[in-house]
Amino acid sequence: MMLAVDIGNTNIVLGVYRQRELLHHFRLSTARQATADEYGILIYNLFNMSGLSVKNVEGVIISSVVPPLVHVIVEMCVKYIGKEPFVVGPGIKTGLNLRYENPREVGADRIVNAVAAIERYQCPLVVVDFGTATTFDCIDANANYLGGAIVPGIGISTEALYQRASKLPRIELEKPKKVIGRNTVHAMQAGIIFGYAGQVEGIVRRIKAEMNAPRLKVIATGGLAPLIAGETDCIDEVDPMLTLEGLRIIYDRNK
Ligand SMILES: Nc1ncnc2c1ncn2[C@@H]1O[C@H](COP(=O)(O)OP(=O)(O)O)[C@@H](O)[C@H]1O
Ligand SMILES: CC(C)(COP(=O)(O)O)[C@@H](O)C(=O)NCCC(=O)O
Ligand SMILES: [K+]
Repeated sequence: MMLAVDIGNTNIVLGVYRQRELLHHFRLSTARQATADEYGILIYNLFNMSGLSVKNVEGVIISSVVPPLVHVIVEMCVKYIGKEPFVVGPGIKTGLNLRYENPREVGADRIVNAVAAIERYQCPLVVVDFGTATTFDCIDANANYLGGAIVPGIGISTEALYQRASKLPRIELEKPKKVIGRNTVHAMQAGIIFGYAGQVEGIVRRIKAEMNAPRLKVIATGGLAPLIAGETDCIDEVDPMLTLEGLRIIYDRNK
């Protein structure tokens, strides 16, 4: 068995693979102050509850966009799983040709998503990851990683409204029936959901023009991908496990 760990700003997602098959996946909240022992308890319990044993884990791979948590999760792996993990970053083979000005600046999750998308879909393509931030990653016809765009995530955008405007409440991220909201909650839901879908369409349209690739494939992933994909026809596929798949592929390239 292999364990893949994606440390995002909101969630830590874990995937347990047997060869290419994803046996189980788990989602934890990203707690920046939690210790290796606390994550150890969670993982140990999740494994037990799923009929898995940490003793059967042959290797671990981690990607992180939260630097202070890397050593915590590495320490957890060594202490509770008995394995020194691979950490996606300098020294790890990804097979990706990065055309970013400074390749070390690209978020590890973006690299991992790109690796998985190249393997699973036809290039050129764009990956849109609806996480804490929403990222757009552009891959050309020769599988080069060109870069992309980073925009405030749907959750962050919604929080900003109620945190900064006294009369706006905290709302559920649900699609309203109409774009013309006749109460505060419906008006906010319409603005967020339909506005976000429009933003994605606008960015994808500009990317297609800039890459001169009108038939470019658009792959969406991340917690909130299904919500937006339902509101626009510019997304070709929703692939919820794309990041874990990318980690599995990179693990295989380095073991
Ligand atoms: N399966 C899910 N269903 C609904 N919402 C989800 C799901 N998974 C994650 N989310 C929500 O999506 C948002 C982004 O989460 P995620 O994609 O894990 O971000 P990150 O990679 O930045 O940690 C969060 O608000 C999270 O609560
Ligand atoms: C853009 C991100 C914050 C997205 O993180 P996430 O929403 O998955 O938690 C992350 O990929 C990151 O910190 N990137 C570094 C900057 C860059 O990619 O250029
Ligand atoms: K992510």
